[in-house]
Amino acid sequence: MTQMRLVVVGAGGRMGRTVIRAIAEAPDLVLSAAIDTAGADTIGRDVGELVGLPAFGVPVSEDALTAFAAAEGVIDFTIPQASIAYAALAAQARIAHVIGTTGLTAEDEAKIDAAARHAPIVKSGNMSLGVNLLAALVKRVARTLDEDFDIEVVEMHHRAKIDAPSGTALLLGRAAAEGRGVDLDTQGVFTRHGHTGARRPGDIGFATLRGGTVVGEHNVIFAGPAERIELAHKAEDRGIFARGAIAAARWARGRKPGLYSMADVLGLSDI
Ligand SMILES: NC(=O)C1=CN([C@@H]2O[C@H](COP(=O)(O)OP(=O)(O)OC[C@H]3O[C@@H](n4cnc5c(N)ncnc54)[C@H](OP(=O)(O)O)[C@@H]3O)[C@@H](O)[C@H]2O)C=CC1
Ligand SMILES: O=C(O)C1=N[C@H](C(=O)O)C[C@H](O)C1
Repeated sequence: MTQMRLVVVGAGGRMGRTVIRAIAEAPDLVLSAAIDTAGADTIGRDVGELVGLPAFGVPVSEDALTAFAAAEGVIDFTIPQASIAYAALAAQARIAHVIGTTGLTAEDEAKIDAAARHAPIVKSGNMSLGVNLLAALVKRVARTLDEDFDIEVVEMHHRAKIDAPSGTALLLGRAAAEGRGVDLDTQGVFTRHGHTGARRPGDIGFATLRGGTVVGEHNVIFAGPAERIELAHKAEDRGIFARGAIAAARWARGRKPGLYSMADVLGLSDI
């Protein structure tokens, strides 16, 4: 098979740079274009220079339309507004779109669903193998334990993160809700402050910590009568997300249109 031609959008971001480095190491992939925000100071710079590697001969561009027309897939860790626009463009070009961006609203999700009618989209709040395995385990444990075990999801990320709770915390909360057979929209508790009253049975609570350079830490606690089960994941390097996104792009190459998850990519859907 020929090398897969990939576009990275959000090229100058923490994840964009990590994905570009990972593509450079993969012999079956080629970075056909790197896109950043219009007017950003990265525009026109060689991608290699941007990520601390020898020159690629690919300048960072703001022309996504031309880039998508000449590619088979796009990897996107940006902001919700950008991901929606790129989903429409990728659908138009009929190329695979891997979306790692978090903080999407229900309205944003609906636009991505619409784009997935025309091209394959893999979207996940966390692209790592470890977190997706953890989600399967959380679902399994939640299915086994009843409401005597209170579920709390605790996450910590670096100080620059702009959305809360994290996409991963929501993914894990949804897995717990699914396992228990409840609706996260009605059972999720996202803030506690002041005189809250006692915990409502069946609630799924979320707590958010931000600080320093933490790549991403998640802990799902099942707190029962006189015992506690904790399932945790600690990300030590953003390379785990980049490798997952690349695996998703390879998996989605030539696949029929639809909205897919990392559980589909990793074969974890039936656990
Ligand atoms: N699913 C997963 O596994 C993971 C998801 N994430 C998520 O990915 C997203 C990005 O994270 P991170 O890399 O840390 O954030 P950064 O802020 O470092 O990177 C985001 C990049 O997107 C760029 N951008 C914004 N708008 C556009 C646009 N219209 N076109 C092209 N580029 C654009 C920004 O440029 P500028 O600053 O110039 O506007 C910035 O360079 C977040 O939502 C985060 O939660 C992160 C890690 C793993
Ligand atoms: O913003 C980040 O950094 C991360 N975002 C994702 C999330 O919101 O869960 C994934 C990872 O934890 C890092």
